[in-house]
Amino acid sequence: MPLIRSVSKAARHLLLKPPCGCEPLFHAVRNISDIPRQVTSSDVTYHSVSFSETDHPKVLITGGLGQLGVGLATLLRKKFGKKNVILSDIRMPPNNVYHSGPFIYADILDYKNLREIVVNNRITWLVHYSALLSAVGEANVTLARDVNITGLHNILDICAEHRVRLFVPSTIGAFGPTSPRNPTPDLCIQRPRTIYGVSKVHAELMGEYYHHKYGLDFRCLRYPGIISADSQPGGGTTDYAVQIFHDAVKTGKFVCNLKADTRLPMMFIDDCLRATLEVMEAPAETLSMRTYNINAMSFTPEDLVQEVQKHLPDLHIIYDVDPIRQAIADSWPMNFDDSNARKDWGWKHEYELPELIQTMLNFIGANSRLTHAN
Ligand SMILES: NC(=O)C1=CN([C@@H]2O[C@H](COP(=O)(O)OP(=O)(O)OC[C@H]3O[C@@H](n4cnc5c(N)ncnc54)[C@H](O)[C@@H]3O)[C@@H](O)[C@H]2O)C=CC1
Ligand SMILES: CC(=O)[C@H](N)C(=O)O
Repeated sequence: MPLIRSVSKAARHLLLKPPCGCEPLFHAVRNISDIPRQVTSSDVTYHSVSFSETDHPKVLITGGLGQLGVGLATLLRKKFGKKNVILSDIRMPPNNVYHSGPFIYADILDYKNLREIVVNNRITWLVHYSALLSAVGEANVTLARDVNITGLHNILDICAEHRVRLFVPSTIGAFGPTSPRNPTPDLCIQRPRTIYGVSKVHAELMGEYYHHKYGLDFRCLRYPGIISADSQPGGGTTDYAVQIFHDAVKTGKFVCNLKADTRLPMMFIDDCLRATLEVMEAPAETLSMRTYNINAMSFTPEDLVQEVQKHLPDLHIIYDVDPIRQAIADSWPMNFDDSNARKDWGWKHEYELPELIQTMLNFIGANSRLTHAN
């Protein structure tokens, strides 16, 4: 009898052991609904943190110097304190970002360095933003595969080992031409035709697998195209919807690389970042799924131009279609069904197209007047 008991204990140990060779996650499995996991008796042996130090999550953002990371750091720092949110990337931070809070070099392909950062800073939440987006991914498939897939594996193992709550964004690009496109529900056929989309479906599935197998607290939102005023997009198919505002204000002319009637789901950055914080804070029992669509609006370049021309009537548009981006856009959802996010954790967007346009033009206009004055 004792022999059988110890064999089955060993088998259970193996079953729950993550592939990184780290300690088994009995605690994580048992405590799956805890939010966020802070101090338990097992921590005390190697962490010895005091409760007052752990009132807030300690957040690491990877790929934080892209279009979304700095804005998210600003939002999280307001809520959790400056020193509790660390931005990281492999690029040189601009002065204002460097002086706005902790920044650290972190290459997600360097497993050991990443693990050291998580341990040394006692990270409890990780927002994994590093990625190559759809258009740049197609231009460099090998690098996209490394960063988006191998890098994700490093992140998953480290988060599972150290019981870190993990957010990985997915995208409308995780769907393909055989998915229902208008609207696209959370659960349907996903056969994307880009390395970006394939890597994001992989991320969704791996995250959910680690959740079920090891108790990893994995949370994922499929973002639409994100529109921001004070940060530049990193090489995606939806980038036109940001660039048009800059060109409209600066030159009065815009060359659009998608056809006039290409409909895609879109969202203003403030809504996107708020959704990210909200899903990270949502009690585990409210999440009936671990990967949710979120949406705000859906428009074509033609719709956007008409709305911008209400403010800048002289705006001149030329359509010069990029066949690679067009093929990608034609395979993506036109409209996103995000009813599960709205039902489960109360997702609600604030910006519709008119407010988005007003906000973008105000910001870019003010910035451009300032530059001229200087
Ligand atoms: N911006 C958008 O419209 C959308 C973004 N998303 C997702 O949100 C996340 C953030 O997006 P963005 O900020 O727009 O991306 P971005 O392309 O602007 O920034 C990505 C960052 O990853 C960094 N990076 C590249 N290789 C790295 C490595 N080896 N180690 C560490 N960092 C590395 C880059 O230096 C860059 O700063 C991405 O995962 C993206 O797929 C999803 C849907 C829409
Ligand atoms: C929608 C996205 O994921 C991104 N903006 C892209 O166009 O690649």
